[in-house]
Amino acid sequence: MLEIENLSVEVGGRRILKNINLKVESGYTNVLFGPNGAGKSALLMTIMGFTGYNIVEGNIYFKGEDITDLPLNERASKGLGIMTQRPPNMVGVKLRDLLEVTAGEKVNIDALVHELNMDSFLDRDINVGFSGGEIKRSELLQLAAQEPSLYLLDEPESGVDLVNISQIGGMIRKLLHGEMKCAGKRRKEGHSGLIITHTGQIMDYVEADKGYILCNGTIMCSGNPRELLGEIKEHGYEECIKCKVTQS
Ligand SMILES: Nc1ncnc2c1ncn2[C@@H]1O[C@H](COP(=O)(O)OP(=O)(O)OP(=O)(O)O)[C@@H](O)[C@H]1O
Repeated sequence: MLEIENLSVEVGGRRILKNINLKVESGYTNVLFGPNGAGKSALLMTIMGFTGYNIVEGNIYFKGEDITDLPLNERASKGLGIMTQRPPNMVGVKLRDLLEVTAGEKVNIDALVHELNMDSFLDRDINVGFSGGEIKRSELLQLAAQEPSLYLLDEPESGVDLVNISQIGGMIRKLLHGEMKCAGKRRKEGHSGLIITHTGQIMDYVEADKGYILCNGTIMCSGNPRELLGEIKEHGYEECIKCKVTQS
């Protein structure tokens, strides 16, 4: 589904990602761990094709096609979708309007909104006055309307309280594992995901198949996500860096 080969990226003339190799198989969900400033968001933004993330080496393949040079809108139409960490407020743009444009004819918006319990937000300006948890739910709703085949989720549990995390985790599980009841043929098939998480809480809701640890813009190791999280909790990221140095 997604294959990243030897990717190096510069932002503002500074190299922030170095020789990244990463895969997400079709129907699988992988998680990305790493300390603050490691380059996790930059990696997701680069995969999605945001401007300012300059690929200086390497390639990104999606569904077997080289998308390294494609603009964001074309990547989105091919099935890539992102939940960013800090989406902007959109004053004057109602959530309903954006959903209708995003979904087109293929998705029954009202059924979707109802299933995700977002009815009361439809006629509000996007993100304006939304709480942290509401922003996450709104972002997920927008992604659900887009029906991507690969979900790029940047810290879906950050800023979310314990009650909302179960709601948001449940939404993500439904979307990734094809458990949505309403409309959308593609949504029923189950999808792939690449999720950034600091705490690993999302793994209580979504089955994660593989984990990667990113430090200083480099993938340090990959493996069973729960084992990696256990190692991080016990030894911290410093040990990952030492371990990588020892291996090379
Ligand atoms: N537009 C930009 N201009 C300059 N530097 C940037 C820009 N975007 C990101 N960076 C830098 O790239 C590095 C990686 O940032 P990134 O947001 O990807 O980290 P992260 O791993 O997602 O961190 P966190 O866990 O804190 O969200 C940081 O040092 C950041 O300041």
